[in-house]
Amino acid sequence: MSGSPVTITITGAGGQIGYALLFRIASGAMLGPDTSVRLKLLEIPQGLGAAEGAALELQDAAFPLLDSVDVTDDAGRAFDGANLGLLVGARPRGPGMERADLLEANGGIFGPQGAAINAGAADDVRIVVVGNPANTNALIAAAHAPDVPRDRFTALTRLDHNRALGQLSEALDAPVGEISRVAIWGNHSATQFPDVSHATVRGRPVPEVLDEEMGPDAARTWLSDVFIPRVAQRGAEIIRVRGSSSVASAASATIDHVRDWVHGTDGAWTSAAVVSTGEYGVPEGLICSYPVTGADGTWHVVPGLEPDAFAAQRIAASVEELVAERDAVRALGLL
Ligand SMILES: NC(=O)C1=CN([C@@H]2O[C@H](COP(=O)(O)OP(=O)(O)OC[C@H]3O[C@@H](n4cnc5c(N)ncnc54)[C@H](O)[C@@H]3O)[C@@H](O)[C@H]2O)C=CC1
Ligand SMILES: O=C([O-])CC(=O)C(=O)O
Repeated sequence: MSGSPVTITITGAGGQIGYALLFRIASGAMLGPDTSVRLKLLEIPQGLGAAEGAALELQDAAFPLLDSVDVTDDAGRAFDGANLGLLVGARPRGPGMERADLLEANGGIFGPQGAAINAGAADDVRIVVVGNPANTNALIAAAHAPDVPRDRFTALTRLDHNRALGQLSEALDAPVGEISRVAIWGNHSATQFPDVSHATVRGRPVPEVLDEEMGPDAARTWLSDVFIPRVAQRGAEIIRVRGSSSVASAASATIDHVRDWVHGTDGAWTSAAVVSTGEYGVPEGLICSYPVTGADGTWHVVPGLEPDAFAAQRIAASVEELVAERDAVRALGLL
């Protein structure tokens, strides 16, 4: 990607995550110190002032890698020539809104944005959807971009992955850098399955170390009653403690996702919601989180795992929710 500047479209750029993202992208934290960036900030009219203010501050920060910043409320203009699209802006659930209302409201955002990507983005465009419900919003955007290869549409579960690493690090008293092969399966929602069955710490299997430290029964209970719900419901915990949803950690995970997609993971596992081609029995076409590696600018689902009965049941439950969301947006005519 180095050479000419990379064009990055950020939707919802005037919002909280946008503000935490822009300065790290412009500093080179996402694409590296040799890649200059051209930022295109998409907002709705009410959000334009915040995005324009951020653009002024970006200028004031004098980042050597920042080629230009363009603020617009026109999706066609925002996605024109985009190499990367970070789709953060979404409609939050308001009082009295049912899930179907939320899906419909977001369909009205991600359908037209998918169409704008189809019409004007660069041939190598890669999209990550952050705005919730992220997996299904990505599905809607992809459905409106028939000329873009499906595997270019992803949704963010890296935050869940990083949260799982953080929890394990604390429990095992080991730095996150010494923990590998953690996986998030399914939906970016409370049904997700944070899976440590293949994880290692300092090269040793995490289940074995937990058994040793806690005893087998306590280790099993800790995984099912503490670790999994804590990771899966961490978003709600942050809202409860902070008074608003995760921002800096979400932006950081978005940076991690794009960096590893573009530059690869050198064989290391991470997690991303990618389009299923039927791996592990997930219906084809769903945007589902899997353990993945990044290589050659592509995500690769880790092959050959054999989920045990507990894992298989947890994965199936989250996939069932994804199927229900897909069916709901299909019934609304959004696919
Ligand atoms: N996948 C993940 O791990 C996470 C996802 N999220 C989700 O990220 C989204 C953004 O979160 P925040 O930045 O905190 O929210 P925010 O409300 O601070 O910002 C959202 C911004 O999007 C803009 N927006 C709304 N509709 C738009 C459209 N059609 N086009 C362009 N911009 C539009 C709004 O004007 C607002 O400025 C939310 O949906 C949140 O639930 C948050 C944390 C983690
Ligand atoms: O629930 C939210 O709005 C934020 C979110 O996705 C998370 O923190 O994982």
